[in-house]
Amino acid sequence: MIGIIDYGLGNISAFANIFKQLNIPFKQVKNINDFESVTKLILPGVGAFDYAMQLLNDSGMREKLDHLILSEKVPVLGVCVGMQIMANSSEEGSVPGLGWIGGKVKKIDASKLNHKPTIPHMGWNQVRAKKDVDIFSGIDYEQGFYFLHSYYFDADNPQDVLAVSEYAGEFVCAVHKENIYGFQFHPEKSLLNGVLLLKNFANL
Ligand SMILES: NC(=O)CC[C@H](N)C(=O)O
Repeated sequence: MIGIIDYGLGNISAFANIFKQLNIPFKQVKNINDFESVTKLILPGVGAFDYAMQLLNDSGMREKLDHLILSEKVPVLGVCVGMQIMANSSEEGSVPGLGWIGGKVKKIDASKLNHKPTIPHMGWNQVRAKKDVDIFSGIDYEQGFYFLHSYYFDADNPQDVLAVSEYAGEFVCAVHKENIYGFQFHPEKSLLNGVLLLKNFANL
């Protein structure tokens, strides 16, 4: 069963509606007692890095999540700031991240853009896969996904880069390490491509 981590941030209902539409069993996980029968996790997020980390730490689920993901290798899919907090730190804040994938979240260099407003990077953009992975099977890369962010995940290890996109130069828009997936874009707001990506994740 898919567990959507509900720590007070993110488009929970958008994920729930997609899994309902796909007839994929899911539940909202609000505390450590809700993990029963969960076999995969979604870590959603919309907002600032430090606030996301504060909410997750205050939720009391941090230790359980670290164990499930790092020791039991439960597959997890992070979205936007839910992906960014998988890093070690962010230029957006000062609180340490989860450190599940080595890297630092950096601000998009707006000086490389000649249109206004320069950031946030908002709207649909294409993605280029750097690895051949099942989670991307059937994806229309030209169509791409919906983005809304001002920071990106600068992965330490190139092996952990799953996909890139172009905005003020090439940037990492997806990371992957073993059972851990993170996407800068919003699958829950990316129509067919997003539904397919979430279906692929459920079928891993
Ligand atoms: N939509 C979001 O969650 C944005 C994440 C982060 N604050 C950024 O600007 O990149």
